[in-house]
Amino acid sequence: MWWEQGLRARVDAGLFGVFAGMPRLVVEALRISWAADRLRTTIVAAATLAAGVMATFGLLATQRVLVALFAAGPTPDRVRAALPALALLAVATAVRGGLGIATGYAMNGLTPRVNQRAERRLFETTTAVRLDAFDQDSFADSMERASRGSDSVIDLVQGVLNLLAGVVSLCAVTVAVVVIHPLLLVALAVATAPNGYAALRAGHVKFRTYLESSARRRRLWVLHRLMAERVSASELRSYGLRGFVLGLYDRVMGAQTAVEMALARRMTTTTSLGAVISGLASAGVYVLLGVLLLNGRIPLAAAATCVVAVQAAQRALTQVTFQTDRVFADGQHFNEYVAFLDRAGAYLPRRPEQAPPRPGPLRELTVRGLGYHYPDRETPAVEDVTVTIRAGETVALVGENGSGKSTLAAMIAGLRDPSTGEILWNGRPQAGWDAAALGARISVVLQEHHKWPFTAATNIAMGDIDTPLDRARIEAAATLAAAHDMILELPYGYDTLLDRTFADGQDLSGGQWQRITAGRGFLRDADLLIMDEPSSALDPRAEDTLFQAIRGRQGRRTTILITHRLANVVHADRIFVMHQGRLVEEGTHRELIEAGGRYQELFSLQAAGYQPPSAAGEAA
Ligand SMILES: Nc1ncnc2c1ncn2[C@@H]1O[C@H](COP(=O)(O)OP(=O)(O)OP(=O)(O)O)[C@@H](O)[C@H]1O
Repeated sequence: MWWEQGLRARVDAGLFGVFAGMPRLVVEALRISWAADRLRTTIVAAATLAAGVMATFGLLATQRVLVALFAAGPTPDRVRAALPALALLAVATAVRGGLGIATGYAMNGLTPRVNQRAERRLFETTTAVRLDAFDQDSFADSMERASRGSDSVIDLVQGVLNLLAGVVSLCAVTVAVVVIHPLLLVALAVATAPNGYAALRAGHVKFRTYLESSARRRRLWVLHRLMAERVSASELRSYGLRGFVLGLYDRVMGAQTAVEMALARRMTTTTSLGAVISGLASAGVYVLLGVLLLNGRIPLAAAATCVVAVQAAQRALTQVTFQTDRVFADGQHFNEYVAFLDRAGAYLPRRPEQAPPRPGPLRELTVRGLGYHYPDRETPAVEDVTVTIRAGETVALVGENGSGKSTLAAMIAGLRDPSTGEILWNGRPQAGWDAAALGARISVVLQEHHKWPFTAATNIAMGDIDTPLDRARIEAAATLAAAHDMILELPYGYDTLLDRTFADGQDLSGGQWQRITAGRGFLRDADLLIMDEPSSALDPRAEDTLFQAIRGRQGRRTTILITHRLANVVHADRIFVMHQGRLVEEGTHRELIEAGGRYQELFSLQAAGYQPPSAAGEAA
């Protein structure tokens, strides 16, 4: 899949291949941190690096203390000689402690800011990408990993700084060890390398497994929700799905557990092997130290310094490897975040170079040779549709399920870009107009409306969210959709929260939700109102009110109505019949009935359902 491009490459990338991409990621993470909070980023960076320098001072001071203490001469003299270095050691330790506190303090403030910035950027993108991005199955998997990656920004920043601090102290101990004997450094490196490599290798394997398990993790998440959320609770019980869903959970979770156990085994083997080799090599270092001491290559007086230096060097090397491993792991997660934003960028609406003009009131809407092809579908959902709709007309789109009505409406609403053909608003292609201004002239009521967990008033106000909330307008719109009285009966009227999962929240019936959604569509008295199945759940009285409101627009504003209740399209100025993505009939109700085609057939079928049984029999 398009979204998966690069995933395989990332799974297959070797350890060093992954490292090659790290500098770019580190710069990007630092940039986010810097933009989130300059002061705290500076404090964290300066304090972490300074702590590394202080650790170095501390080590050098310790060495000097030991050298002074192990020197020849009377004890009081040796202690006196060691005092300046001891003082330096005390200062370095105190300063290091202070820097640690400063880092912690700044980090506490920086972390939530960076997290918020990284996460907001993610949602700025997901709320802007075109709808077809969501048709890519791997979009959701990529998004899940990107979301995890957005939490890694701060860890990556901290890891990189700690790594740099570790490198600073490593340089100091390197000098200290080399001064004692260069061979010791080589031996130390040999002792640390296997452990470090094993840790990196294990981290790499872990991340590969993480990448490969994306779809399974998301499947589990879906099952978690199905088993624990309110929306699915009724059906789960009414169909007796408990055992079925738990069985699915066991299967998916079983597979995931098996993968994780195999991973744990591999990781334990790798790290244990590394630890054993490193342990043996460490023992070798001490043997080498002993040999050097016995051979007189290292003065006896400096023996303790030697042990301290070797241990410090080992600590520094371990810290550097640990931090490298951490940077490596966080970098890979952050890479998912960056990669997602990169790829999602291709789905962002194209910004024209020059600000396009704002459209005037609708005079004429022309659909020319319009087609739409969903990815992975063999046949197009809409094919070669050409119609012209004049301002003030009410037109109806009818046709059997899956005939392409909603897809056509989504293109006219600007929600989907046509695969072929174009849509002209007053003679100019839609893309040639200012998108926001054009959107403000169109109001859409979707077939699959979402139950927004806001108050009833906000649910309707969302139809014109950029305008300050005006209760009178909201009530007028609700009245048009037969929602006003029903809302007044709610415990808090328009201020009732429509989410049962919160205290004082309420839920509505399907038809009540549909009235609220239709009210949202009426709020703006838009030039073009597109209503996709607005009455499928309405009772006859509410349906009548709604269609009176739609008829009230006729001759004044343009309306595109999609419905299967053909009695409601009788008054439409024109009816377009769709079949398998194509426009197959067009005309008024009377013309289409007279033509005796598909519309007439569907209409008669439905009308027969309203006849009393005897009359229906006679008609047959
Ligand atoms: N997101 C999608 N991805 C792939 N195929 C889709 C998608 N949405 C719709 N389709 C397919 O496109 C075709 C047209 O669907 P559309 O929703 O436009 O039909 P419709 O006429 O509105 O149907 P209905 O009367 O059931 O609402 C159908 O075959 C449908 O399966």
